[in-house]
Amino acid sequence: MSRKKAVKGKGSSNTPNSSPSSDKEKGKKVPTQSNGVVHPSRPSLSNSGEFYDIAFKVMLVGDSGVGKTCLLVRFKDGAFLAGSFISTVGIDFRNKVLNIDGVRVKLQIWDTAGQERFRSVTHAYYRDAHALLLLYDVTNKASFDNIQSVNRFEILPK
Ligand SMILES: Nc1nc2c(ncn2[C@@H]2O[C@H](COP(=O)(O)OP(=O)(O)OP(=O)(O)O)[C@@H](O)[C@H]2O)c(=O)[nH]1
Repeated sequence: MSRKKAVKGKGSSNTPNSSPSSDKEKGKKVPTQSNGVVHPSRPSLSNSGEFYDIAFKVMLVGDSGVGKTCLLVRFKDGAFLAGSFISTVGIDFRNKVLNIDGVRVKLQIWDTAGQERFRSVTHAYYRDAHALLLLYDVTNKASFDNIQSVNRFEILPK
């Protein structure tokens, strides 16, 4: 069975309009704290049909082939994507709702393409993220060294 990463960037898992900004576009009032965390006064419904109380945007960042997609699929679905490696095109995301101490936390996890040619696209998504996971391959020192290219100047507004 082949993996279908080629459709990434076109909302393969959920539609992109489930991004936090889309609620504003629809005119829905979503209270936002000063740190940007979406925290509805009553539960909201995610695209997957699950209610959540609070939402965070998380980015997976790192060189191509370090395992970003595999980590996300493992976390979301509990499966490991073995076999042929098909590089991510652009960017994709998946939602997962966790129950933490009675609070339903929606993690919107963005899987970025590690290839250099997509860098300008993926960097545009960093700014309103609540967390960046910097990934590297423990068998590839260069992938660790390259993490330094994700510096605060790319994340903070200019
Ligand atoms: N041995 C081993 N292989 C892994 C692991 N994680 C991922 N792989 C393999 O590494 C290759 C690349 O994994 P991906 O998750 O597609 O890498 P990626 O970082 O998303 O790559 P891009 O989409 O190009 O940015 C695949 O062939 C995986 O099967 C791991 O923990 N151990």
